[in-house]
Amino acid sequence: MDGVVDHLADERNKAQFDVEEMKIVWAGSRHVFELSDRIARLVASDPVFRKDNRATLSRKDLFKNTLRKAAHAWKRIIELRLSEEEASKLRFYVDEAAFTDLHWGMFVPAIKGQATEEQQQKWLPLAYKMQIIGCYAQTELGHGSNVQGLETTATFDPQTDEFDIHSPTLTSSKWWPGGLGKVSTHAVVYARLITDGQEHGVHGFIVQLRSLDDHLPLPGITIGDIGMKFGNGAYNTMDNGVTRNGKCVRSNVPRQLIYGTMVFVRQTIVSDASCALSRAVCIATRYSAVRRQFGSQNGGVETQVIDYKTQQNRLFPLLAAAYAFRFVGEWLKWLYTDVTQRLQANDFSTLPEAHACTAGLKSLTTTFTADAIEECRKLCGGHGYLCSSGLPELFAVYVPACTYEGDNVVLLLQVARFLMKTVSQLGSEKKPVGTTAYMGRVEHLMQCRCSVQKAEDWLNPNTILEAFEARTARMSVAVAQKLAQFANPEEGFLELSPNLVEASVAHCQLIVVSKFIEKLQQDIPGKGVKELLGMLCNIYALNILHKHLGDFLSTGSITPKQGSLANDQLRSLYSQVRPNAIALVDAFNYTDHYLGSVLGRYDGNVYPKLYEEAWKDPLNDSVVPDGYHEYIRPLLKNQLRNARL
Ligand SMILES: CCCCCCCCCC/C=C\CCCCCCCCCC(=O)SCCNC(=O)CCNC(=O)[C@H](O)C(C)(C)COP(=O)(O)OP(=O)(O)OC[C@H]1O[C@@H](n2cnc3c(N)ncnc32)[C@H](O)[C@@H]1OP(=O)(O)O
Ligand SMILES: Cc1cc2nc3c(=O)[nH]c(=O)nc-3n(C[C@H](O)[C@H](O)[C@H](O)COP(=O)(O)OP(=O)(O)OC[C@H]3O[C@@H](n4cnc5c(N)ncnc54)[C@H](O)[C@@H]3O)c2cc1C
Repeated sequence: MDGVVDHLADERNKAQFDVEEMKIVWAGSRHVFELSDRIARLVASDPVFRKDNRATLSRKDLFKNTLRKAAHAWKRIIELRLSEEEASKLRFYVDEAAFTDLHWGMFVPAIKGQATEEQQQKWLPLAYKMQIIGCYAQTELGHGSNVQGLETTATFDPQTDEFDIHSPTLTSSKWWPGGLGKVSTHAVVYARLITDGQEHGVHGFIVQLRSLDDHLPLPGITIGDIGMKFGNGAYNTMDNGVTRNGKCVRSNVPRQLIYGTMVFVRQTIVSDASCALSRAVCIATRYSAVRRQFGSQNGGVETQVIDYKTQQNRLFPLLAAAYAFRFVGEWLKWLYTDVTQRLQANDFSTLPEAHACTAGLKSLTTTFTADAIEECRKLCGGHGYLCSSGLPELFAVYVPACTYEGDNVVLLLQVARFLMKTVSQLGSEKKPVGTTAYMGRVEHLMQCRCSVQKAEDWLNPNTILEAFEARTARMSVAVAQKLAQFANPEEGFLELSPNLVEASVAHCQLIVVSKFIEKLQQDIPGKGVKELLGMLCNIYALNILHKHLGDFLSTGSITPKQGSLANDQLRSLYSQVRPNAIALVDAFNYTDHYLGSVLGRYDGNVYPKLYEEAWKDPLNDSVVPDGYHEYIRPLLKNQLRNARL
């Protein structure tokens, strides 16, 4: 900020906590903070990684530019001998969806998780050096959610010792895989295994798609891009493919491990939600402090829009959720590491919980984040609709997260199956553990009464936790009782699916709240840091309570009076967070390059920069627009003639 006026300096001076320490908490450790900071600056200072022109590039130019960036990123990774952690941060700050995401994020993990030792030795060295580029080809035109419904077959031919991979119908064409359309040379293709005329379910097969010499598809393979997607620029940097194909090499692993790649990716998507959410919140918070409307007294300055209680009521719960998702993401990473170690020792016991947690939290955090980005756009008024605000593109890139890697409703129904199984086993030998341990106290939770008598009582974490546990336990038991009335359980499950989804959401919200509370029990250094996090935790929980008041009241977990007191407490928390709002988003430590937003600039110098940006639009290359002589001038002349008549 040397020599630059900081329009947000007054806001920064108001902070009541140590921002530098909060940056460490947000990053996860001092090591990660320093590494991220270094790589973010490296990316921001490299002209190849410029991204402010994405909205105006044609699809072909956009795609070619992405190829250029990916190649340049790889070159820098090799030249600078970056570690895996550094390379992954570099990808994060480059901030452009590309085929490399699927290569590193799904193809490599699928081979690591599902291939035999021999196959790993063959394929991984090639993939690590990017001598082959891979994608994850599961979804077909006709089936995505229903993996067991995939039609592509892999028939073993003992004569040639080969598998014949066949897409017999239009609907069995692989459709959507990222990177497949134009780049990938190889794919992990999911197909129904057939040997000796017998079917053995869906398995993954490594298939070569394109020649490594001239990039042409191999014989028998038809391949291309599926077409433009939502939003200009946005996810259109990615080629999503369609293919119908040929022959391959096999793998043969237990079904649970085939699912392992999805568990891994869903876990990364939860961490990613806190990044996208914090980015939108950073933009909306800084702009809300810069923007003034109404309230001028005696010719004085107008009110900063961030001081309106309605603005705080919409914005601060999103800020709180960004921190909440950060911490639940950290915990989920730990859970995933733990389950992976167990699987390696052939212990499958914690896989159902890991599946339920990754599926449920992927659903909860992505739905919330997509809605929140749109809310942040509205919080920025008209300027939020400009591409230069960074919010339209962020929304367009982010929103498919609600669908890919499992449709969010389909995933909540998986959580519901897990919850119903847990309820059905209550009272048996099998005690609920981990995230369902609270069900072990179901008798107490079914009849306990919330003790809140005044607004401040809602600041007690045990009070919050018990209200959330009672709500979830009561909703789960109620729907389980209804299910028991159906002669056919599967029919009952379909009929009651809306209630089941609501119980799953309640369970997932409870997980997020409880992990935030657990985080606060750790030693957190830095003046005021823990206090501010405590406020955010309370805002996150009480805002959910307010938004889902119907659940809490109808289950009798709290009274209407207690609901109203929670709201009073929320308002008071907003006032306490207000002076810290800018510092809380500064703690994300985002560079202006990464934010990609005129409204979210660190220095708050919004208006001159908005004006400058507007002049950069290609429409402003000429004063008189192309088309004037063909379309405007004749129109005006006609009007002139009409006017004379
Ligand atoms: C430049 C260089 C840079 C270098 C560094 C770069 C680093 C970059 C890193 C990038 C990192 C990450 C980026 C990642 C990119 C993300 C982009 C995302 C792209 C999106 C990809 C996709 O979308 S792939 C396709 C995904 N598809 C789905 O998710 C399909 C959804 N459907 C399902 O998952 C399932 O079919 C189902 C869950 C719906 C189950 O259906 P069903 O009811 O039919 O059940 P089943 O019979 O199948 O299941 C029976 C039992 O199995 C249990 N089950 C189900 N799923 C799982 C699971 N995943 N894990 C464990 N167990 C599972 C189920 O519960 C049943 O159990 P029981 O009840 O006990 O029998
Ligand atoms: C940007 C993007 C990238 C992708 N990348 C890849 C990739 O790299 N590789 C890959 O293999 N795939 C990829 N996909 C595909 C993606 O995984 C699927 O689209 C996703 O799993 C959803 O499946 P679907 O499209 O079949 O939705 P559908 O299942 O057809 O969903 C349609 C509607 O039906 C509802 N529905 C479906 N089943 C049920 C049910 N049992 N109960 C109640 N409601 C139900 C859903 O909630 C939804 O509202 C990608 C998709 C997108 C958008």
